[in-house]
Amino acid sequence: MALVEFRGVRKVFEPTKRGEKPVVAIDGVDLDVEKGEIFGIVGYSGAGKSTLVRLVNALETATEGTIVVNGREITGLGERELRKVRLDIGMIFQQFNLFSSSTVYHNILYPLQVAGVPKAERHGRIAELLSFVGLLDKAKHYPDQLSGGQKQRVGIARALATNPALLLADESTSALDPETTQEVLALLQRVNTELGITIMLITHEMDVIRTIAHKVAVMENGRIVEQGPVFDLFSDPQADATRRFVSTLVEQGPAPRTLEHLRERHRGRFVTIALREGSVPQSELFAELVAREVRFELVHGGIEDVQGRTFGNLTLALEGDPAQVEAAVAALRTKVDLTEVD
Ligand SMILES: Nc1ncnc2c1ncn2[C@@H]1O[C@H](COP(=O)(O)OP(=O)(O)OP(=O)(O)O)[C@@H](O)[C@H]1O
Repeated sequence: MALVEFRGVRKVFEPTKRGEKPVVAIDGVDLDVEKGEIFGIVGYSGAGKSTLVRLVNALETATEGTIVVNGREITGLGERELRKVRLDIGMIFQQFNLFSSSTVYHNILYPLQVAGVPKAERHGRIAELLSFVGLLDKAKHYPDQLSGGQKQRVGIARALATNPALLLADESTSALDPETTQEVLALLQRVNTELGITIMLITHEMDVIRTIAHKVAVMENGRIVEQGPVFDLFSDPQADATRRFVSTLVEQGPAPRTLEHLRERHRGRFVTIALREGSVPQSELFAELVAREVRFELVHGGIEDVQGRTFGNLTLALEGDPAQVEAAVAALRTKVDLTEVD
């Protein structure tokens, strides 16, 4: 059974003032997050990502549908029972949410006290957690004395204090610079592989998904418009929203303005070929061109790595005898996805 399971979940926020309309934040979501995976949820602002995650730890209650977390159906549970469920869930936030008037040590102590961890065990556990996130020497510091990346590492240590089965990360790297983002993502990857903790990660950045997620769900207007293994979504996006997100990292082909500039510099017929891991070797493709004396220039595109697998889109300008160019394009079409660039 999946660690987190949503079936037909809807969340409607009723208006607080007269004249306002209800807001459908989650609109019929089915979702399975399997034990041990890093599951990314991507979407623009207002898509419903935060609400979805808040439903998992029961900070919000579903209007319709069922939610199962770690084998327990949480819809309909009382507050006492929910507290137990929440002990199995850690959470980290964009703005870290540390207690600024407490030291790093006390920030991590707090959840241990709440969970009733015996006093004798607390100190050792804090040292273990700080060592895991590489901040053993910062125990006596206050959050204000730490960098953003260090604060988030404290946030991670605190979230892991009670050995949760699931870690929820809500835009956990959005306030960090690119280098620090990579450090925090590397730490989250260790949380997943070394501690076996399942992670649900919300983001609006596709780069975060590419770097660490195994699976991804794309949200739009409260719905999941597409979900699946990260490589599949990157290499063959189906929904418009997915295509837009993927294109922030990998362009399907040159954008109109880029194309204009390319046309000024290159002559010939433009085609974009989609290269996918396991497809025909590039040399075989280029051999089709050479055999027909078609000259080609690589004018746009690149090769990407997602989950250790490669794919990319390359735009070529082809020149030569029109009949030979036509024959070469026909031959390429039998081997790869090819799009004419107009
Ligand atoms: N407590 C609430 N009361 C009323 N409406 C809410 C509440 N929380 C969220 N919403 C609405 O639900 C919709 C989804 O919001 P949510 O915060 O889940 O989106 P999001 O994808 O996380 O956006 P962001 O990336 O900006 O945080 C939005 O229209 C939002 O205004």
